[in-house]
Amino acid sequence: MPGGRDVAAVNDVSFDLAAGECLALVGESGCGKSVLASALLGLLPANARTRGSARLAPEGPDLLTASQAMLSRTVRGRRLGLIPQSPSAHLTPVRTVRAQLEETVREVTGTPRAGLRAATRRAAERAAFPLDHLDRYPHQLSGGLAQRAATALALVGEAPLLIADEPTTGLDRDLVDRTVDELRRHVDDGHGLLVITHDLAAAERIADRVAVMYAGRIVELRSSPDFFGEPGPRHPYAAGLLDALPERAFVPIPGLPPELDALPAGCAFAPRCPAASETCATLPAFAGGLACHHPREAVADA
Ligand SMILES: Nc1ncnc2c1ncn2[C@@H]1O[C@H](COP(=O)(O)OP(=O)(O)OP(=O)(O)O)[C@@H](O)[C@H]1O
Ligand code: NI
Repeated sequence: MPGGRDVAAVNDVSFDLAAGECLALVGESGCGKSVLASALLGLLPANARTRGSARLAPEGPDLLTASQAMLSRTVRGRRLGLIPQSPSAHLTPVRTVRAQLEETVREVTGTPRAGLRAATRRAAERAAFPLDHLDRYPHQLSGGLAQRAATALALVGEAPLLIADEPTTGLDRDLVDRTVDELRRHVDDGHGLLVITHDLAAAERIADRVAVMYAGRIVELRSSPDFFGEPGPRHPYAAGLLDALPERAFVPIPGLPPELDALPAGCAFAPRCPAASETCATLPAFAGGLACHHPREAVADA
């Protein structure tokens, strides 16, 4: 942090993700979602520290301790793809979208020169990138178009695991649905997908499981049908996120998330939580998909 303060942006996070499965990571701005993604990709700033481990396969190398050389040579873009939160910063500025897509298509699929133009068009279409913009440079693209270019590139990469950090920001609802459905097809083809999003409707549409993050911790991890349907979320924060949706109760969670360098002792959500008690001054352990001293009862038990 500027001024030399230490921030624990992500804590005690643990999850697995199978091939052909999509996990959505949701939570308010600043809760640590992108920091988690950057840690997995080895893209944290040089002064950041990590503990723990992350593996793409049980016997695979630990991504958190692997060298940058190894990550850039064998992991990033090959075994672990990224649709970055700010795509314009990740596209190569001096090359057109077509040139970047063609190169990736050629490298990944080995398409011969004669077929490259058509394969590149198909790759663009998958991400709803307009063909008449293929010869533009990244700086000539709107945020939404840069997003779609980055998505096209990531889908071509065919990495077994894809991390998509807010892949639908800046897109209107139709394009959100189209992008989400294309990502879901990618999952159904056998790829793993960690999708980071503010958009709970998109999460419901795409994810098999949902992880809710609050102040750097996963507070609930549940199957999508259980989470969005019955019995619903059990953590009061997760329930609050759903209740805040316009198509649901449309009642915002009162208050604001804490600053990560000034977290309360114990449960970080307690100051905003309707169910909080003295118990919440101690940190609830994450067990059974939940970190809460006062989980909401399942509807059937109520
Ligand atoms: N390079 C950095 N140095 C110091 N602190 C950082 C750095 N990057 C992120 N942070 C802090 O880490 C916390 C988590 O940030 P992160 O970008 O992961 O949030 P997020 O959940 O992805 O939010 P958003 O939904 O807005 O993208 C924030 O409080 C942020 O200030
Ligand atoms: Ni983010």
